Amino acid sequence: MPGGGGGRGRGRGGRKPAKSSSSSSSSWQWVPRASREFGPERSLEPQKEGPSSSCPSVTSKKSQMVPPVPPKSLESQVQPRKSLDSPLMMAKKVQPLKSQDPLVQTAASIQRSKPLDSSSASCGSRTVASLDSPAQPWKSCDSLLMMAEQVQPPKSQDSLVQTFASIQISKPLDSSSASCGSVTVGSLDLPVQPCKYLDSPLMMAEQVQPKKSQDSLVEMIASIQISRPPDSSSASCGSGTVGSYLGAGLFDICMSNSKGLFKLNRPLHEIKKEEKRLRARELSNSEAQLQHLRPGMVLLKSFLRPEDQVEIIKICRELGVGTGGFYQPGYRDGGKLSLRMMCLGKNWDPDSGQYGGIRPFDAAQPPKIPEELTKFVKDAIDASHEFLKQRGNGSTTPAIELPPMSPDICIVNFYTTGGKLGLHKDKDEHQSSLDKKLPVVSFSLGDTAEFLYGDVRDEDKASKIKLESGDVLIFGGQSRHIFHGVSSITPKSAPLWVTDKANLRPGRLNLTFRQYKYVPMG
Ligand SMILES: O=C(O)CCC(=O)C(=O)O
Ligand SMILES: [Fe+2]
Repeated sequence: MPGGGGGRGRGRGGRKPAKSSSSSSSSWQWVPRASREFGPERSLEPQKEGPSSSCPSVTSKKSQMVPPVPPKSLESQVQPRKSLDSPLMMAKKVQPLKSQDPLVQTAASIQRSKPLDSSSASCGSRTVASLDSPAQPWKSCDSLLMMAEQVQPPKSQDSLVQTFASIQISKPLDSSSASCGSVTVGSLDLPVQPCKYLDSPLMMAEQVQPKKSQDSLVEMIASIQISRPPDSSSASCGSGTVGSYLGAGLFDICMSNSKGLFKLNRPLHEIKKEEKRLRARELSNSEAQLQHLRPGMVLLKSFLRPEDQVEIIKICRELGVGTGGFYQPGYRDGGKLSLRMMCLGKNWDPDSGQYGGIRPFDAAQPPKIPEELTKFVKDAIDASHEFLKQRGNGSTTPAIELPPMSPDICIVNFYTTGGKLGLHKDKDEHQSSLDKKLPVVSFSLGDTAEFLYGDVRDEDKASKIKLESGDVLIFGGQSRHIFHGVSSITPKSAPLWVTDKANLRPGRLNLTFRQYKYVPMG
């Protein structure tokens, strides 16, 4: 965005593209390890779920080199690649075991025999109409809201808000969780809720008014009042309307424990439709390619494996709800920013267009880039170099076309389905980094984006590409200073492993890694 490591290490081998002898095509086939792991021979047994977390952790295994792909037509080589669970399995998982009718009851009938406990996730038993379901762990009050929404689809938004307001949490805040105080949504005064368990007021607003347009949502966000000021030591719950910041409440990019009821409530024809769509997506994802878009610009299609994507989302989710996590920036260059943002390594301030050690509006220090993420970036750069080497037949030096880069800063954007980002240049990194044209490495996860790029700030003249979940885009060297932006997000285009495994909210997660300052080697 700028007009502009530390952490938890885990072994993960490098990923190299398969060889191709052709040098004439602009696209090039590489075979991800996933093609083996999720190949057609894999059984359709359901995957074992991780712990009850809604963003399950995934055990990363060593990547493997794969044998060279015979150089037929570069475009025609399709490598089978399967999602974590086949659409069929997923569809099976979401099939209701019992008639849905008894579930379509008022949220008022949801009984909670045990108060929320800050450490455990048990909600005790709950009675849903005549069904007595066993105790289910649910971590957040959001689940209650979700249930209210899900079991009462025809209800008006107003009555949903009322339903939510009537849900009482019996246990008061404990000292370790941050309080949001009372929250006023419209004319309703909602009871004090522990931030830890509640989604931010922003998310509450989204959830109780899902049909609102993005613009009116932003207006609504601005109108949400939070009575308690932010506490600098805990995750911020305050309104944070300083400068152009619209909100700094906690923002959870994942849906909390939404599985069960949310899916049970879907009609069969919708499930079948989704299954069809996902089959098509699986097929298209089987085509993993590297594309040379222009000098210094490489697109690595489906570079991030499904389990990589789940892991990245989980990492971003955790960082995003912590100190220095997601917030809603207001404006940039006078244009409204329709996204949530979080910075890693250094804070990039949309108001001043500068990087700094802390975020001006709440003094939060950005978390460092976790090592797992750095590793993915390095793998992507290595794969690009290998690709350029193969493609250039020795005539070009990959490291000159695309200078190597060691990321120490990252901007994480979450776009809701109405999100966009105007054409801009990333030009706020240190001058030495810009002079060396160290690349920007961009990860796309979730819903597909239409990405624009070009030499001038003109949408009509810009080239357009689709960035899908798992794609990595790199622009450095001669392309480092291109104008680029996101014109639209395609709703419901995210693959199943993102929506059902990682529980990412509808929308798109994007990470752009950079190296702030050039450091000469040796
Ligand atoms: O979301 C994207 O693909 C682009 C993001 C971007 O350009 C930025 O954060 O600077
Ligand atoms: Fe950018």
